[in-house]
Amino acid sequence: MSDTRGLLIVLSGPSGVGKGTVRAAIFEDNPYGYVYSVSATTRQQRPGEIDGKDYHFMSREAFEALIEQEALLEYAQYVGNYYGTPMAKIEEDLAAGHDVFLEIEVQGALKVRERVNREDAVFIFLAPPNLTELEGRLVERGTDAQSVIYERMQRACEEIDMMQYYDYVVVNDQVPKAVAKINAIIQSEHLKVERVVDRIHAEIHQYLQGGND
Ligand SMILES: Nc1ncnc2c1ncn2[C@@H]1O[C@H](COP(=O)(O)OP(=O)(O)OP(=O)(O)O)[C@@H](O)[C@H]1O
Ligand SMILES: Nc1nc2c(ncn2[C@@H]2O[C@H](COP(=O)(O)O)[C@@H](O)[C@H]2O)c(=O)[nH]1
Repeated sequence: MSDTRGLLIVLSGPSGVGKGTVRAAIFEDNPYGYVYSVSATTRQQRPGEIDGKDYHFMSREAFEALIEQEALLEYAQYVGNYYGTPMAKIEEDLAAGHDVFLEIEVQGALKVRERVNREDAVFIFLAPPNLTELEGRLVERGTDAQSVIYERMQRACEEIDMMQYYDYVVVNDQVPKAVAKINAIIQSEHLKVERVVDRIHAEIHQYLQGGND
């Protein structure tokens, strides 16, 4: 009588908070067999990023075709570019019983919240210890111009205000601590009664019907 469906794990939070770093640490050992959903984006590829692994990099026209085909679970415009979550692969992975990680910004996370059943997903907001530290991380990362960092920080202030719509908040002060908390959240979500109750009812029904044959 265990839970066999995959869980959709939405890891979200402002740019530079460390979503990618924490997710990479979670996937290093990956004892629970999580799957990462590779997003589509029109953003320019950064040095070291691999097409198909970090993102599916594409033109605006190609992205807009995906929107037209309704092939995205959600998408958002973020600091001048499109970002979106391809749907087909996620459905396949969840049906196969894998927990699927989305690493997305807040607007997109809230769209997913509207589209999926409450018991099928968990929404985790990764928060910085404070805003000065967040800006420092964006600067240190060295991937964005000062003007882009400014825009990302403006957006971060709005995003942090949306934390209330999530199920959990994890402060990323230290990566190993954040990883442990996220793994604990996911394992607890799997133990929720809502995750197993329908299957148990079906099993009881089947058992009783079998007994009446
Ligand atoms: N707990 C932490 N303490 C100090 N630095 C950290 C911590 N977590 C991540 N960092 C650093 O902060 C920077 C931003 O991290 P990362 O790129 O993972 O953020 P992100 O949330 O995925 O950003 P984006 O949303 O823009 O992709 C990186 O240089 C990373 O090494
Ligand atoms: N709504 C979505 N947001 C996404 C997706 N993939 C990534 N992101 C988020 O966009 C910003 C900027 O990312 P960057 O790689 O340019 O730094 C960041 O918050 C990402 O988490 C997506 O599919 N949908």
